[in-house]
Amino acid sequence: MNVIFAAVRKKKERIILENVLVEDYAAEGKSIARVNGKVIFVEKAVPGDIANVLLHKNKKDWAEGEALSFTKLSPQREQPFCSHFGTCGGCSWQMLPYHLQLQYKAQQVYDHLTRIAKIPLPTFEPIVGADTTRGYRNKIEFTFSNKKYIPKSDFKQLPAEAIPADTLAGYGGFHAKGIFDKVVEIDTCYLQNEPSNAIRKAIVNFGRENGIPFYDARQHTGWLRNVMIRLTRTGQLMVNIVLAYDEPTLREALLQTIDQQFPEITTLLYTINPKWNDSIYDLNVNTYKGPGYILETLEDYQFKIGPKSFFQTNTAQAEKLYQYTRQMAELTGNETVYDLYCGTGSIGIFVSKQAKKIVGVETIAEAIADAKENAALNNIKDAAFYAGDVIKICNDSFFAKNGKPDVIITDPPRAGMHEKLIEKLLEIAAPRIVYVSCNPATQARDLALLSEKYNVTKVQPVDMFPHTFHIENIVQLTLKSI
Ligand SMILES: C[S@@+](CC[C@H](N)C(=O)[O-])C[C@H]1O[C@@H](n2cnc3c(N)ncnc32)[C@H](O)[C@@H]1O
Repeated sequence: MNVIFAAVRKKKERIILENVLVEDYAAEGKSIARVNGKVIFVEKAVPGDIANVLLHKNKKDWAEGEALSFTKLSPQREQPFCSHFGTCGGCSWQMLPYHLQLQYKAQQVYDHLTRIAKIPLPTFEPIVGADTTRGYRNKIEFTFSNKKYIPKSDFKQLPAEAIPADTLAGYGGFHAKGIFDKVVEIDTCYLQNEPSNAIRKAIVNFGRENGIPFYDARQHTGWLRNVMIRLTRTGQLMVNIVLAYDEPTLREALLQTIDQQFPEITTLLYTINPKWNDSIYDLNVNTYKGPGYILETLEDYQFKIGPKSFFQTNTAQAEKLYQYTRQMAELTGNETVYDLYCGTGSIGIFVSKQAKKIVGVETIAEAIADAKENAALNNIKDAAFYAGDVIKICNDSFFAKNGKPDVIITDPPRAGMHEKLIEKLLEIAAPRIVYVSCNPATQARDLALLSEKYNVTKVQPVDMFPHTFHIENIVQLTLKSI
């Protein structure tokens, strides 16, 4: 195709590159284009689009921006199935068919591992996709607000009287991207199965019918704040309604209404959050009905999940992720397995039947309490979980006390492993390391350091989040023979 290379137009300091051909996918949801030899990373575009790109950053050798409009849409695109696509900001890859999402995710893993790690690599296993690409989340959080987000383009088309007056009006949905005090009002969100949308709408209706003030995040006024809904594959349903202050009569009426309308709720909770921020981790969660937790299953393991517990949000894919992780650990039943950055201990628990002993380390004390409880729930005798920073905990006496590791499973946050931990792992020299990562760029950096003593022997990307650009990758490292 003959590309019309960009006339650079300056408009009130805004640089817009016109008719830019988007050539390929880069990483982190950004595609790549070249204009007069300069690399441009473009958001909200896919390979094959010809877009007008507003630049946010303009460096000497590269620039970054977003597609404002399109001269031609890529033949790779398909019609997003959600009516909120583009405004909500949640499922930013819905314009790509799922097989192409998977292809670009696998490509991202390959690019990062080859370009950053620069070490010998085996043939990568084909990416493991999801069987279900809608309704896959077991946890969702909706926000209530007295202000509705209306995209600027819609604003222009609306007569003034159609723009809602905000006093006492209430909406339920998701925060608009980058806007903390307005919500995108959602009709149907496809991320979690019903009755998720129905519960949110019932709370909004209760608020509207009773003239209840919805929360105003700018003024810190209003009553209805958030709702968290957790739905397990076994059908257990937990709902936690978050209110800004306590109004016992009104609260009772709301909880009774929701309980009556949704008898399938197994645990109904409420939390009073008088703080400016939305975090409930330092707040008391009150039980209106049910045991206060739900049980989720992975294979025949059970996990008790409370309102504050961390649990992988895509249960079906978490099961596959853990199965591949266990497969790469190559356990025979005689191994001491360390589960570093263990969260609530779910990987360690999942591999426990094939191991002799499990040792988990995690910085969040509450997660370690959950890990211990879940180990007991699954009758795992030889498991030890420690709360603290991996760098501080994983010293010589710790390994001496808990036993020399045969396999180390590590699942760090996006920043990857701390260099000091990598040094320690090199010193300990376990025969096998299985490295689970949600960020192949930092994983590649860490693999380069580990290559001093390890060969990368397997690479397995897994998709945990359909319709987003996020990707999980599992790498098996085998100690080099001297
Ligand atoms: C990607 S999550 C791992 C989740 C867990 N493996 C699972 O599958 O549920 C990373 C975990 O590392 C923990 N973490 C972050 N920094 C840490 C550190 N310095 N020491 C120990 N744990 C840390 C986080 O709290 C988080 O639970």
